[in-house]
Amino acid sequence: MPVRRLPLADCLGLVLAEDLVAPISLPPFDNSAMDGYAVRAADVAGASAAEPVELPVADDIPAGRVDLVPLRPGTAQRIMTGAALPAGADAIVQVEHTDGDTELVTVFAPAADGLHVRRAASDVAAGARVLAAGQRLGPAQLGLAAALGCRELPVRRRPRVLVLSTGSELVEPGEPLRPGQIYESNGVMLAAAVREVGGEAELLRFVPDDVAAFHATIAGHLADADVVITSGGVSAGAYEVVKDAFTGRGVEFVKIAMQPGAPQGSGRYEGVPVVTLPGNPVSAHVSFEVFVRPALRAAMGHRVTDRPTAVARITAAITSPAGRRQYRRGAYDPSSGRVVTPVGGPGSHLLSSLAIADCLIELPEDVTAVGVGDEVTVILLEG
Ligand SMILES: Nc1nc2c(c(=O)[nH]1)N[C@H]1C(S)=C(S)[C@@H](COP(=O)(O)OP(=O)(O)OC[C@H]3O[C@@H](n4cnc5c(N)ncnc54)[C@H](O)[C@@H]3O)O[C@H]1N2
Ligand code: MOO
Repeated sequence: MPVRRLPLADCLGLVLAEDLVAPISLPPFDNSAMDGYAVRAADVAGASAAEPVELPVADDIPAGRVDLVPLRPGTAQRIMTGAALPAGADAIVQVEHTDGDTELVTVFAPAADGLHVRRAASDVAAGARVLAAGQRLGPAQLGLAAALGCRELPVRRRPRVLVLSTGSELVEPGEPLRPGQIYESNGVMLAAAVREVGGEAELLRFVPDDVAAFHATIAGHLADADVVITSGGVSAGAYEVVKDAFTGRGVEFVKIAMQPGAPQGSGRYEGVPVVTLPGNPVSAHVSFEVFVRPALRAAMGHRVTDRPTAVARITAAITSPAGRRQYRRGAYDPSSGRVVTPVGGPGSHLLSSLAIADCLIELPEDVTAVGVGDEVTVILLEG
């Protein structure tokens, strides 16, 4: 993705495109870490509860005060946390170790040189590289950028993804359903998956199995799109609208040795990358996880493109078709010795199982069965 300078508020989850070099130091000035009194350590060296030291309070320094007066020997200045240290002061007596007076303060404890003083540049020195290009921007990184006075950061911008569902059986949720019809669900699911990765999804109104309607629907949106994702209409039926619309126009249709998610297509249509996912809801979701999510993350500049995985012991025996890599839905429990429980069966219409699963159990092509207690690889879908 191209690099853009975006306001910090729009950068969450994006990847920094250039090193961030600190324009100022943090803290920018010596300041107090405690509410109390700025003093010279030498003036309170002998202070104790039995033999307190009294110092006139020469000034008051709330945080933010900029017109500081140097500290005269033998005096104190009342100071608040985050306020700049006056010249001549080298220690802070916290207010709990005094009587808190604002005219003549009684100090009951010594304060060694440097006590409760936060030195300028003790966090960041001006000119230092604080974040490297490739860093993902989360709350802490955005906070640091703001602390350094940055309003914007150079980031790889969000990919714009067109999402289009196909099928004459589809009905908008909320409308009445007639026999033979189902509610359209892949669109909202895939658009949400795109947004979860950090992309911008434009969910187009789904189209029936009609090639002309398909072309008409995407025509006006292609110019702005970085990638098009369709679902449905790619297998072996008589009305495969996506296949019919894209065949011979830069998109290749294949069968992949995986389950779910066998029928797939990809390529470029009018120069725009296209991925055509199968229509079964679980197939569409798993295919997005396996093929689209890593590609979007790579485009956004993420160094790690795959989900985290774990090895877990399975709590029930399951089978897998020979020669196909199977992705079963599972519930992973890391607390009691890393176990995974299959959720629902292998059917690619079993959306409710997918909705309560938190991982995919990946069974390689050469595995046809696993038994209770066997180790399997799980792909963690959350976090
Ligand atoms: N003769 C064959 N038939 C099928 C094969 C095959 O190899 N030979 N493959 C099967 C597999 S595997 C899959 S997966 C599906 C993929 O089919 P399509 O991508 O063409 O998808 P559709 O036929 O349009 O729909 C499949 C299924 O999913 C439902 N669906 C579709 N879109 C949505 C949506 N947006 N929201 C909710 N549900 C949707 C649709 O009603 C169908 O039930 O093909 C198998 N057949
Ligand atoms: O391989 Mo299809 O994608 O199960 O249901």
